[in-house]
Amino acid sequence: MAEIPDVDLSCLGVTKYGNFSVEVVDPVSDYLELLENVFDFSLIGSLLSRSDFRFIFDAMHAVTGAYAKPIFVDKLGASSDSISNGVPLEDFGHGHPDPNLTYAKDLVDIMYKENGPDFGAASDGDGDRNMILGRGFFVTPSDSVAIIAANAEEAIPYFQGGPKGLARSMPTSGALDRVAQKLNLLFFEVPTGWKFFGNLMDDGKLSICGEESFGTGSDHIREKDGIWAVLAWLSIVAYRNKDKRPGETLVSVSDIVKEHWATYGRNFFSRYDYEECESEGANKMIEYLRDLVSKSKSGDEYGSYTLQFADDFTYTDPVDGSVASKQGVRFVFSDGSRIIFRLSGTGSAGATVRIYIEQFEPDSSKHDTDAQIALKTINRSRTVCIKAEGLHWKGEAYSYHIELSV
Ligand SMILES: O=P(O)(O)OC[C@H]1O[C@H](O)[C@H](O)[C@@H](O)[C@@H]1O
Repeated sequence: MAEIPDVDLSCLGVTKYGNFSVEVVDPVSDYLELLENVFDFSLIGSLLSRSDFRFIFDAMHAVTGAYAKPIFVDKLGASSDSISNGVPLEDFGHGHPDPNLTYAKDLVDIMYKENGPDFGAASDGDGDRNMILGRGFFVTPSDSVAIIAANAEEAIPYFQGGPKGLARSMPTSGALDRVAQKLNLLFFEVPTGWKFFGNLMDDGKLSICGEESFGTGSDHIREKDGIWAVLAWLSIVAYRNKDKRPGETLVSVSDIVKEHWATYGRNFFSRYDYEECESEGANKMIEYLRDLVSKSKSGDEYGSYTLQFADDFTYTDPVDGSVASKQGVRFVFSDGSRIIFRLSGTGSAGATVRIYIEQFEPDSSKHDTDAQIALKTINRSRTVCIKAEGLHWKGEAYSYHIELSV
């Protein structure tokens, strides 16, 4: 261990201590340079400098605070008051820097006001995840990656000639699958965990990917990247409005999402989390489901749903042939609807059980339905009710909670 004085982190450059040297770098400038090669900054700038477009980015007092002002304000011309919680703080300003409807509630409240901004976004503690909002409108992460992919070629110079391939984690909704199908692109469904995307990117098979857990990214850095996702969305909105003169009504985030649903259909999606469960009960539940899978066959009736197949997801990496098994129990129905059960790999106490419910709806007259209402029927199906026996949370039977939701 070298004995050296404290390094002044505000001074860029190399300082030598005997034969030991410390270099303080500016991470923003390298990153900005990379982004300028990915996006059309003058297109995004033309949107952010419009007086009829209001933008807000909530850095949640986390790491993207250091990037937000140089990128959105200094480079792209957003107004300086468009960055909220932009100073990174050790305790995140007593908040929990998780960009979702629960923890980014201040932003959500602003965006759902009658005269709220046109575009809102937030990023997490280490800047790799993101949430995108329009006025009074939440874009689900599963829809977000699908819409970025569908618009990438025309709105983002990096994807000129089209993305190489698309991928999502297994529980993420099938919205992206439909884009890959329509655009005739390579498509991969991988287990939850970003590392599975990396192999595909290194092998030139994948450009754009995302997860329902608010991670979206591309092979520009082969990681999930919150600021990249916000710029991707701004590019799409800017592209759609590039010919709009002052005074003309702009194409909004919700217009873009609804048009996407009209073209591809809507995948209603919801995730239910059961945290701090006793591991034994959670494991018993998964065992029970595996047993149910082994007895299931195509054509089985689940309420009004017909089973296409049930399995415990196994992934064989097409690059190195490695196999990841037991990645989540899936019940996939003939209309594309799915019920998925898996144990989280990130819970800190006991087991976290996640249940993902998805219902595909091609009929655009039904696309404005509230997701919880649209998912009611599939929630009621036999699969969900069985399941929770033996699952306890802090001593209380979880089956009770699940039965309530059916
Ligand atoms: O659903 P979990 O196992 O808790 O994982 C949620 C997320 O955790 C991490 O952020 C991983 O990088 C993601 O790939 C994953 O989606």
